[in-house]
Amino acid sequence: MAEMAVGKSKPKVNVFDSEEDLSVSLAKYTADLSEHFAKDRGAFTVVLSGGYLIDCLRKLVEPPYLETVDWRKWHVFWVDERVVPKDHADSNYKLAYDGFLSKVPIPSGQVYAINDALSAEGAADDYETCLKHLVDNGVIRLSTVTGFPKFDLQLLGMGPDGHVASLFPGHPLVHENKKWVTYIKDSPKPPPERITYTLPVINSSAYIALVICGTKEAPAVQRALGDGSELDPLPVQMVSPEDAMAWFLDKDAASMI
Ligand SMILES: O=C1O[C@H](COP(=O)(O)O)[C@@H](O)[C@H](O)[C@H]1O
Repeated sequence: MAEMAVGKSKPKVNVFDSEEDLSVSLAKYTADLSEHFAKDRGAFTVVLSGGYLIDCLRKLVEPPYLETVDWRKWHVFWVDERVVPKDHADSNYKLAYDGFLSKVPIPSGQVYAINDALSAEGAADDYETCLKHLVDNGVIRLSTVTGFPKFDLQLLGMGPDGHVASLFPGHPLVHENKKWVTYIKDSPKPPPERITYTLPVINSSAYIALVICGTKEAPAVQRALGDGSELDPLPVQMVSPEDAMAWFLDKDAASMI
């Protein structure tokens, strides 16, 4: 069983020789948290990102976890989504469905995809309204510290520029501190229109796993795990959940630390 943190603790940095080893460890970490929250509160709220993360969840859809995880307790959300149809190659929902959700028995009503019939602004408002309903009915907790929703686990990736979710370095969205979900129409990484959780929502979560593979990401990882003295931190440097943060790095991503 993973150690369950009480209060904010120092981030744990895990470095693996191979992506295969990383995937094995990430599966155990996620399954342990699933067991903890399913017993503790009868629900496990999990936030996915897009990108490479989904591939790193491959061991979670295999035995023993396929049988031992209580998938009926899972509620699945996206930290960001591209404003494209759900069957589009750029859709984070499609990526997660094809690589993860289609392989595990999570009830379909507990998978909260964006409404792909709406504009970016409409989809962000609609997603925030959906989260508010789930707070009202007790599926999602509210942080007593920040008043923002407190997800049990957010599984995040990071781009080579240090972006997390769709919060990009130097973009004003990084400083949004009122909304839960917002939108961007000029994303520097295509596609340009996306919705994203704001930093306060990311940081109000109980646990965050930052999952990063590859040499292109190594400079941003080095900066993020440095002394944090920069005046203009990267979005990844601003990530700090309420209870515990764990880094899952392959040896290429960790090559400069
Ligand atoms: O555009 C996005 O990029 C980040 C990082 O993706 P990766 O392929 O470099 O792992 C991802 O976390 C985010 O969800 C996605 O929309």
